[in-house]
Amino acid sequence: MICLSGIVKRFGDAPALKGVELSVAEGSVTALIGPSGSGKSTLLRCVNLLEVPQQGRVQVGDEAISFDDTPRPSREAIRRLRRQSGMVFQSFQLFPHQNVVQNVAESLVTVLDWTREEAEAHSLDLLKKVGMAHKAREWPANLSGGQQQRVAIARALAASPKVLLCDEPTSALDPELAAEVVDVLRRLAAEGTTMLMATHDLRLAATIAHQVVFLEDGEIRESGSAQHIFTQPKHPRTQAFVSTLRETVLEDWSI
Ligand SMILES: Nc1ncnc2c1ncn2[C@@H]1O[C@H](COP(=O)(O)OP(=O)(O)OP(=O)(O)O)[C@@H](O)[C@H]1O
Repeated sequence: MICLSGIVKRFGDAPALKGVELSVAEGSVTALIGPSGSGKSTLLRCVNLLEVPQQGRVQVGDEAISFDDTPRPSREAIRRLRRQSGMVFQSFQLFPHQNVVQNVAESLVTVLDWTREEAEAHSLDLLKKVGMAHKAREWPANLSGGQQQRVAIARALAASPKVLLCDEPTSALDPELAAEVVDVLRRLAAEGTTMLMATHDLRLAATIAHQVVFLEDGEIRESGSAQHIFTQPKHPRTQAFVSTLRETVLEDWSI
């Protein structure tokens, strides 16, 4: 579960998030959509505190931090909250000098003090989940983009986080490879993985998300089911955004 309230994030004087309120129920998937620069990545990064908001409260699972209070939260509190989520980026960012299973196992060994044997056994299970166990001893450079992203998903899940955060998980991939990743995400969603993802892929949002949130200029304009947002949005800005994309991406739209 994720609960964000009053999230304000500024870069210098420029506001990127202007008091965002958002809840993602346990076991559900929320897709963040919106124009480039609207704040989607920043919002994801505020959930796992890669970016620290100036104001607001972030709750993930049972851990919560308020940034409205003084003194500022301790490093330990930040570390605890950070461990509640795993993150997948647009660029897979696998460690090039480690093979696939080592990539997945790394944080378990170095951060959580698991033995390498235990960590690799657990990592192999996760690689099975994303259909990559057969490449466990392969180097990242020898994998397709879709395969690398599937390994990145396994790595993000290694420490059994409460939520999976995905920042444009398919946008660096051509459609065929993107489809492999979408399949994995769909399976994880069906198993009840709580997910918050930023995406320009409306088809992905429509097929996987229980809730679609339209973010623009650092503010949530509208949220609702995919059906609602894509077929009968109420806010004029959502209507404008969705209609442009429907023409270009969703000609054969049907949900
Ligand atoms: N590290 C940073 N330093 C300064 N400004 C930043 C930084 N990160 C993001 N911004 C600004 O914050 C705003 C929101 O950016 P963000 O990357 O969150 O948007 P986005 O919706 O994810 O865009 P895209 O769809 O293009 O990835 C933009 O104006 C961006 O320029």
